Formats: sequence, C-alpha cells, structure tokens
Amino acid sequence: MDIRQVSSPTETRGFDTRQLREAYLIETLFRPGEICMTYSHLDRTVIGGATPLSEALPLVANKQIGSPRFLDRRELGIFNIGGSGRIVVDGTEHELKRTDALYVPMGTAEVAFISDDAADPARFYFISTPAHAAHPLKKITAEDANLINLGTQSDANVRQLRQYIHPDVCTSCQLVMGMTLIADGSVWNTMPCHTHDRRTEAYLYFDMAADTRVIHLMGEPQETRHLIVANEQAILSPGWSIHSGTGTGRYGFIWSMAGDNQDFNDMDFVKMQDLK
Ligand SMILES: O=C(O)C(=O)C[C@H](O)C(=O)CO
Ligand SMILES: [Zn+2]
Repeated sequence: MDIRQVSSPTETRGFDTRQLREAYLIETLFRPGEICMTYSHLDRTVIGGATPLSEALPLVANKQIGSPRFLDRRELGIFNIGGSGRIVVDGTEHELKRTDALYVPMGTAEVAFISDDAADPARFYFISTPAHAAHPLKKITAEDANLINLGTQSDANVRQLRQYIHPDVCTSCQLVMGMTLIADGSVWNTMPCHTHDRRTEAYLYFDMAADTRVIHLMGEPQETRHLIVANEQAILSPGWSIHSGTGTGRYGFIWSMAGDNQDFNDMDFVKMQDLK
C-alpha cells in the first residue's frame, strides 16, 4: 500500500517537480496479476487498480484499512477499463465489460476480481471511501449513467460527462464517480476550472496512446502548477486545488469525489482573469 500524507497549499507552493509528483500523481495502478493500491489521507480515499490474469485476485484488508475485512467500514466503486471481466461479491458474479461500473456496499465480506481472458485482461480501477450505511449493490453501464454534454468546439472542450455513482443513478454514502470522454478535436477538460473545498477529487486518465500526455493543471487558482500525466495514471486533487487538463491526443478520465456533500454542482468556478 502506497501511503500519501496530506500536503497543505502553502507547502505545495514550494514543491519542485519530483515533490509534486510524489504527492499528487499515482504512476502505477495496473500490474499484470496484481492489485496496486494507494491510500490517500485526503478523505481517506483508497485508489486502486486490479489486473487479474488466469487467477482471481481477492481484495483484502491490511493494517491501513484498520478492520478485519476491506469493506467493513467502507464502500467501493469499480470501473472496468480493460477486457471483459467479472467481480465476485459474496459468491455472486457480476460481469463488467469495458466502461461498466459496479457499486459495492459497506458490509460486503468478499470481493474478487476476475478476467475473462488472460490474454486481454480486465483492468479494474477502483475507489473506496469510508461509509456509514449499506446502500444496494448496483451495476451501472454507460447507458444507465446520467449523460451531460459539455463544452463548445470553439473552446476546444467538447466532452461527454457520465455520472455513474451519483444520487440520481446509484445511491452511496459519500462516493460520487463517473467518466468524462473528450470529443475528437477537443483537448480541454474542466476548463473553465473550479475548486470544491467540500470534496476531494481523483482523476484516472485513460484511453490514451502510449505517447500522448495530459498536461494536468493543479494548485490554488492563483498558484497553479502542472503534472505531465501518461495513460492510466491518476491524480489526487485536494479541495483547495483546481483540476483541469489538456491533452496532446485523445483521452478520457474517470473522476471520483468524496467529502461533505454529493452535490455535483457545488463548485466554485474560477474566472479566467483570476487564474494565474
Ligand atoms: O469534464 C469535466 O468538466 C469533468 O469531468 C468535471 C469533473 O467531473 C469534476 O471536476 C467534478 O467536480
Ligand atoms: Zn471537480
């Protein structure tokens, strides 16, 4: 378990590139035959990737999780961004194709990740946050998700945002999760940008060619910094930080949030003239 302590905005202003990347970028989430996990103290969010091959990979608790079973006091959102696979939840299998998601409630005893074909393995990206109640388990496909069309061609930010784990689609304690795909010819996500001090956010950038990079903008609106992000790498965004990016080629991202509310529209937009 990779542990990320929290850095303050004041501390972050003084970070060089290496320190910024160590604090806010998760470079490796998908290793064949393994589960990789990062425990961020931002809203105690666990960010993980499971790449099962011919054997099932069980999700097990460790000291950091602090309870006998991983989901004793947590909920879990899982997205498949690879080949077809299955999630076994307390003995029942749930088929997840690429871009399908599964919400798994607090109190679940066993979760295991399976690929249908080890030659084209599933890649399960997952987020787990503390929970206080058991909401119903639910599978959500791209068609089930709440679709929001955003941006304009002249602003080069046309994109489709899909809310998967969101109060209108799938109830949860605090986790909110979805996928944004950038239209061909557009480059920007989340610009004009925003902060939301009430919620921590994480982005997993995916669907990128090997030499494509996203220049991810972070930091306080008047003290921005950047991270150069490759395919299937994730960024952590504290409530005080903007989170926006531009790609050198095609990309999409899975976003997730946790914190004091689940109000997707509770954002503090930053005026272009105030961004520095
Ligand atoms: O493209 C976008 O805009 C987003 O995907 C926005 C994120 O979901 C977000 O930052 C929500 O707070
Ligand atoms: Zn946001």
